[in-house]
Formats: sequence, C-alpha cells, structure tokens
Amino acid sequence: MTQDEPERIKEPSLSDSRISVMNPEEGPAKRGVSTTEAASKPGCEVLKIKTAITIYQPEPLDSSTDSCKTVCQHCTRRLPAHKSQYTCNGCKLYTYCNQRCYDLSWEKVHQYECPVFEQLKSSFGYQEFVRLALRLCTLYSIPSYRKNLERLTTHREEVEKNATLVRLSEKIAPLLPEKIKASQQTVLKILCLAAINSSTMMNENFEQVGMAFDPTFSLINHSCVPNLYSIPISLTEISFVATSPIKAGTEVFTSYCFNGYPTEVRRRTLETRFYFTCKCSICRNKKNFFFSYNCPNCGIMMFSIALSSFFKFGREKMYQAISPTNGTPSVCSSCGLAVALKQVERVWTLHKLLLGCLLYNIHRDKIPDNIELGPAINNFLKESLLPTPTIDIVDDLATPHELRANQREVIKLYQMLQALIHSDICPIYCYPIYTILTEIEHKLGHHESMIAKVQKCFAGLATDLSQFRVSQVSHFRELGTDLYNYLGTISKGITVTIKQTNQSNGKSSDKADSTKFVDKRIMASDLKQCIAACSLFFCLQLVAIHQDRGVALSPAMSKRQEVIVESIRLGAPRYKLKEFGPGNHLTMSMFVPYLKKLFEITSLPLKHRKGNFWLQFADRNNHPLFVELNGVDSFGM
Ligand SMILES: C[S@@+](CC[C@H](N)C(=O)[O-])C[C@H]1O[C@@H](n2cnc3c(N)ncnc32)[C@H](O)[C@@H]1O
Repeated sequence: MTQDEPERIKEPSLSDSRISVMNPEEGPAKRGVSTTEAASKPGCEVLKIKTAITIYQPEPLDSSTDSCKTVCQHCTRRLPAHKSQYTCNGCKLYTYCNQRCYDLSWEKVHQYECPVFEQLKSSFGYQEFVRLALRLCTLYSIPSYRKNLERLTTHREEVEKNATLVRLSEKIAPLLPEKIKASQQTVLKILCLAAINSSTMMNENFEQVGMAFDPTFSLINHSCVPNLYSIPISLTEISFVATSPIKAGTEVFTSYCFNGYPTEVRRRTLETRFYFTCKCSICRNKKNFFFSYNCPNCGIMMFSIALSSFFKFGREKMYQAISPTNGTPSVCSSCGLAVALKQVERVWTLHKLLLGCLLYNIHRDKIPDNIELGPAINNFLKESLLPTPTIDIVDDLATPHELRANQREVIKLYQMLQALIHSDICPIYCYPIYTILTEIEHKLGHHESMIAKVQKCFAGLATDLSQFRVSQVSHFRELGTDLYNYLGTISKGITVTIKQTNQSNGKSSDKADSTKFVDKRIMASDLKQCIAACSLFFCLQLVAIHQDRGVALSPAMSKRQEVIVESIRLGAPRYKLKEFGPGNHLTMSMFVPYLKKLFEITSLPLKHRKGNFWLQFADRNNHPLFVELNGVDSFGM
C-alpha cells in the first residue's frame, strides 16, 4: 500500500481524465465508464490505472518472483535481492525497504492486519482474498471511504449465500481490533464487495503477482466483445488499450472472463463468479459469435460467424457466408483492402484449433451436447485434437512432471498457439492465448531451458560475452520462441547457401558442398552465428508487427522490450521498431538498417547489395567463404 493510497480509494471515481462516469446517479446497474477522447486505432492507450490496493502473493512462485517477500509492502518498490530486507516481526510475511516504510505501513494499516493474519493463518493461510478483505475492513472504518466503498456493486443477496464467505466473515469479525471493529454482517458485506470488485493482478511480464482492487477499474462493465484490452505495465499499473477504434463518448468494456469461450460457458462463468447475466451486445442478440476476421491492414473486424454456423459451413459455404460473390476477395469496408479468401481460410483453420483448445480447457464431460456445440464439434475434438495431457496443462491439472513426460504433445500445442497468436485472429483472443502459453512455459520450465539455449546460441558469437545480459531474454516472448526453435523454424524460413570462391578465377561458385571446407568446425560455428543472428532479427520483426497492430504490446511494453534488445550490448544504439508498416508482408529492404545494427552487434561480417545479403568469411587459406541469406521475404509470416 502506498502512502497516498487512502486518497485514491476515497471514491469510486476516476483517476484518469481520459474517461468519465456514465449515469453516475442511476445505480450500479446502469453505471459505466466512457471515453472522453477517441482512440484512432487498436493499440491506442485509452486509460491507465494505478491500482489502489495490490495484495501480493505470500511466497515467490515459479512463475513470478514478485511477492510479499520481494516487494516493499508500503511503497511497492521491488526489493534489491542482495540487500538484507526488513521483515515485520509479527507476521514475518510483510517485507519493507526500511524502517521508515515499515512505520508508515504499520501506522496506516498493518497494525490492524498483522495480529489478525496470525489468527486466520490456520484456517485460511495467507490467502490474498482474505488479506484484501482485511485491508478493506480497515479502510471501511474511515467514514469517507466507507461512503464511497458502499457505492460499489456487491450483489449482496446472492453473494451472501456463499458458505465460504459466511464462514470467513464469522471468523474475521470477532478478531478485528477495536479501532476498526465491525459486525459480522458488515464484514460479510465487505467480502461481497471484494468478491465482485477485485481482480487478478499481473506484473509487466504477465505473471500473476496477487490481487488488485481499484475503484476506477470497478466501474468498468464487462463485454464479451470488449473494446479495451488490459496490459499490466508494472507491479501496480495497468494500461488499457483499444481493441478497435473507439469514438469519444463511447462506453468502454473489458472482459471479466476468457471471452473466447462459447456463449454458454461465458454465461456460466459470469453468473457464478460475478453474479450477473451478461447483457453485452453479443449475449443480448443471442449471437454466438465465434469466428471473426480482422482486416490485417486497419484492424477493423471484417466479418464474424456464429459458433452454431461455424461447423455447419463447409469450405464452399464459408466462402458464401463471407463473400456473397463467391470466390472474389473480401474488401474491408474501412480501408478498402482486398483480402484473399485463402488468407481467410487459413485463419478459419486456426480458429477451429482454438475452439478445440478452449473446449478442452473446460473438461470434455462438462460440454453440453446441445445443438449449439453439437456432434460436429465433438467429432472434431475426437479426431483432430491433442491427446489428454494437453488438456490438463491448459486446465492447470497436470503437474510439471506429467507435462514433461508428455512434452511432445505439449510442445505441439504450444507451437499451434504461437501460430494463432501470429495469425490475423481477433485481438481479443490474444490475451487468453498468452495466458495458456505462459502456463505451458511455466510448467515446462520453458524459460529456463530457453535461457540455456539462448546462452548456447550466443556462445558461438565472436563477441565479448560479458556484454550480453541473456537472462532478460525470457521476457522476450518472440525471441524465446524463435530461439527455442532456432534450428527448426528458422531454417525453414531461410535458405542458407554456402559458396566458395573458385581459387583460379576468384568467382564464386554455387556449390553448396560443405565437404569443400577445410575446417568444418569453423563453418558450423559460422552457421550457428548466422542462425542466432537471424533469430534475433525475426523477433524484431515480430515485435514490430505486434506493436504496430496494437495487438499485444502497449507502448510501455515495447519500450521495455527495446531496453531488453538494447541491453544485449550496453551502449549499442536502440532499435526504432516503429518504422515498420502495419501489413504482414515484410520485405528485406525494410530491415536493412536493423540488420546492419544487428550484425554490428553480433560482429557478423554481413555484406549486402541490392537486397541480397550474405556473410563473408575466409577459410583457412584465406579464400573468401560466403553464407547467403535468402528467402527472408517468404519467411512464414
Ligand atoms: C465491477 S462492477 C462494474 C460496474 C458497475 N456497473 C457499477 O457501476 O458498479 C460489476 C457488475 O456490473 C454489472 N455488469 C457489468 N457488466 C455487465 C454486463 N455486460 N451485463 C450485465 N451486467 C453487467 C454486474 O452487476 C456486475 O456484477
């Protein structure tokens, strides 16, 4: 909790002038948040929130090192690992920068929470929800905060039926210190409030760090087709970016659940977790929206198809559905780009796979066998989906050990999801897929092996290795993936031809015959360098594409990634990723300056002329050797 926190929690109001409250006096059912400024394209930041309360997980988990032990519980700074920390003597849980931070925290909140933690520990451990409830009890005891907290939605009548919450309120109420004393009924009300208005908090690497509560965030309604996509940018800040252009004055929505689920599943999730029946445009129209295709140029949704129709349509019918003049390209109504049906078909297939994953994600036996989800889907699942262990990873059921035992299938799923992320799927799907990817990476210990691979890769570079800070690569999703597959994926995208100068006339011959090299080991390491450099190069492309399309990266995130790229060699000039165009088709010439920089950093002897690139080495007899880099334009983007 930061020093100014109670000020920020004063009212369920807004901390960002780019938004305003809609229908403030008409009660929670009609209240919402709208923009005061337009967002011209997907990816534009609409709102940034510094969360009023962040409750950190008790121990660092594998997926994130941020916890009560590593983040100052007063000023929320990350504590330096090497410095001795200042831990509360009472709970032995909350850690601080120094005595001053501890004193401030104690004075404001911790004196009330600390003794109660100890008493609840045996029944509830240090659960984030319990600690959030206690924090809210403290703030609730201050009249001005109470008035404002009471304005938030609680769905009290329904939530109160939850036996766990009732039991918790009965435990907490008698333990509250005199100064913040409240009846069991009041505590139950606070628990209802916490249940409806809290959310998971992640750090800038999309790793879960605990729970967040914020009165501004609490005012934003849910939609199954949200126009906002939330991106954690620090331990306490969330940036909300547009998923499509938004006009000023429009209501903004986030999604409270995984909005890739079919309608039935979304409805059930929202009813059981948030106690409401969704009235968003899709649910109101009973449209079971599933497949959408966004214009690759401007990001506007070009068409969508209901889930019920999704499997009914064969290929021909699908064409009819999206293009009345069967076979002609579809034209984006916003920017006029003509999109070939073949391109749409590719995305269609990926959606089928996504649907499969999603359905697997929610236990097969729970899928209702009704018309909507239908036998076609079940057959599809049976025939084309992955073996059981993959369900479990996504479902959080499998242990890392089980996963490792089934690594091949898991990696198949991982690659498939990566392909989805890099396709033209509707941006709203990206976030849940990232979540699944992270889960897989986490459980497979992917980051660790990735770092090892990256290090191995860089070990071949003729550069001062002390200048590489490779540990940072794990945050760099695309780089990780590319390097992970660096021999497989990358070599599919680039043809490496080895040329050797003909000794007699000095001209190069096209014979790709490695036996000619006197010292094969030199060549192997050169190729390794080449592949490593290309990996890096491709991840720059990916970052550029995503950034420009605004799908997954906020400006802050891309800045962080720039820093990471930069940190490969301290003092190396920054890459300016923004210069790439929005389309997926990349030409070599777009990357010339970046390639030059890249090769400068990696000390690779890159030569280029008129769009042709090659690496130039010398063999043992000082005859020039060339490694040509071809086919970059056709790299599967
Ligand atoms: C965190 S609050 C959102 C803000 C709320 N409208 C307010 O002013 O307090 C969540 C509650 O808002 C309502 N809500 C949000 N999105 C909704 C939707 N799509 N359809 C119906 N009710 C919704 C539900 O009552 C839900 O439990």
